[in-house]
Amino acid sequence: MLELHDLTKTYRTGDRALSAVSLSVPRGQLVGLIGPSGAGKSTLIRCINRLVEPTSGRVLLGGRELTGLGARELRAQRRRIGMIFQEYALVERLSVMENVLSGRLGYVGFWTSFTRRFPPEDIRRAYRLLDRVGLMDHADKRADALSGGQRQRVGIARALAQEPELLLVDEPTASLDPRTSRQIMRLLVEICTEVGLPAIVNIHDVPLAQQFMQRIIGLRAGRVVFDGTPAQLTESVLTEIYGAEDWTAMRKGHEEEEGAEADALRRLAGLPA
Ligand SMILES: Nc1ncnc2c1ncn2[C@@H]1O[C@H](COP(=O)(O)OP(=O)(O)OP(=O)(O)O)[C@@H](O)[C@H]1O
Repeated sequence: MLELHDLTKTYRTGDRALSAVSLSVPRGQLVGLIGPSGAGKSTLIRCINRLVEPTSGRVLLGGRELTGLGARELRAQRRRIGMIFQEYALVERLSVMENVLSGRLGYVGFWTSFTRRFPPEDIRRAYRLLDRVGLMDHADKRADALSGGQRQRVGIARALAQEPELLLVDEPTASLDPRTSRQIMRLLVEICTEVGLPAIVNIHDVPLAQQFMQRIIGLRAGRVVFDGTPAQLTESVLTEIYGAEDWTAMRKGHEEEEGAEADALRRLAGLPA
């Protein structure tokens, strides 16, 4: 269980990115974080593992407080939180396998990481994960030889290699096409559900969040303005989160995208568009 109590962040520039955010996420729950640009979604995700230092408030994971820990203890506790990034954050010149194993770096000593001699159990786990994300045949390829969707699969396997208690996922599909985005979301949801892993997913695509998330939290100007199920996310709630103008533009963009995808599929099937 993750608990946030009155989490507040004011950047040095004076920008108040989060205002007293309180929420809890139980085991196994998938939470989509939505909201307009600048609402504080990335800041919230990064305050949880203290990549961004909260100004005040508390973060507890499994009853253990992460806020206030010293650097050494924080490093140890960060292993409990896996992170998946929009731009994958892979080491491009390393192999897929080495990238997945790098998820274990928080556990092994300096020499193991320096010589890259990981324990056999770590290697077995990495193979299992590569198989799970559908990349078994690509284990020895360099990361820079993969497509965007495949890279994100490596990102997922690496985060899971950490055996985390929580996943923080920052715009996992922002660099992917709509079809690959859905495949990646489906994979994430399946894996989290299989192992009861809770996840907070910063997701700018509202229909994708509605399709895959169990719970949706809407942020606006650093405050939680919605917390409910995808079905409760009505037009009026979306207008409250995004403002009328932005929400209409977003919906229009999505309809055009869906139309173009349907046209392309029809053309492929030899039907008139
Ligand atoms: N490093 C920083 N220094 C100063 N202000 C920042 C910094 N990072 C973010 N902010 C400000 O904090 C607020 C929240 O930003 P954040 O990136 O968390 O929003 P977001 O909802 O993730 O936006 P987007 O969807 O565009 O990524 C914004 O006003 C932003 O300008």
